Amino acid sequence: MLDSHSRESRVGILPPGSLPGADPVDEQDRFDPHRISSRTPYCCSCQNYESEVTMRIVLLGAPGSGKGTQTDAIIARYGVTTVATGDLLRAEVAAGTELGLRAKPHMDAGNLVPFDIVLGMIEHGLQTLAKTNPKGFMMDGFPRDLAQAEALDEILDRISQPLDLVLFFEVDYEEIVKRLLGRGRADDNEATIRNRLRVFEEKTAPLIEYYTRKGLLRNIKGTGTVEEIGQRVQAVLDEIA
Ligand SMILES: Nc1ncnc2c1ncn2[C@@H]1O[C@H](COP(=O)(O)OP(=O)(O)O)[C@@H](O)[C@H]1O
Repeated sequence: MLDSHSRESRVGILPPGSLPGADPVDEQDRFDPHRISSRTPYCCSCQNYESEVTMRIVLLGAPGSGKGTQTDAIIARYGVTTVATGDLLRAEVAAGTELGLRAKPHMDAGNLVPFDIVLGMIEHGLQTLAKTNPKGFMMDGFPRDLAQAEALDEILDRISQPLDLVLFFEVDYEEIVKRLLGRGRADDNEATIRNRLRVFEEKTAPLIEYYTRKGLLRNIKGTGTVEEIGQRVQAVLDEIA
């Protein structure tokens, strides 16, 4: 859909550098309509799209539980746009923006970055997502605590786009530590990993109960091959596609 519009007609959704005092961004970067990324645009002339989108989901799970790995397959099959707060934050850090500088120490320590940073980053994006991609959206890495979950509900209520499902990827912690140590990202050292798991347990795990109470939670067994897990994801998502 977006491809039919000229690049000039698009307005960025809080790209790195969009906050006061941040550096300008390189406009030549590649545009991917299925990712709210460093410079995901939206187009004002898309207002006439059906406001009802097909799929609105959250991927929930500990760091390393495999959520991110499944997003490409989900995008390919269902055409949704993904919003991955970790990727957005890493883009801010890489661009050396003020926001990135604020976020980095929290990320390096494996703690959640402050609420205002994350919320500011996704809020505008979420409000325009339903108009830019009628197929829907998928949140990866957000919400991560109850305050974020309530903020998400509030935003989605406001735009009349309630969540359809929350997929919870179940993987035991020892398996996760093994996976993350093998991944080698800057924040994937053992101390940070252990802290991220503690943060998950303390702050994010209560969302399992939160979404269960709302009748939205679906468990996905997160062990096995990427393809096997993908088939489990697909079996659940085909129900709402
Ligand atoms: N919704 C969020 N709220 C606060 N901090 C976040 C959020 N999403 C990502 N982060 C920060 O980015 C880091 C990396 O997140 P992410 O890319 O989702 O990786 P992982 O799944 O391995 O935790 C987190 O440890 C945290 O510091």
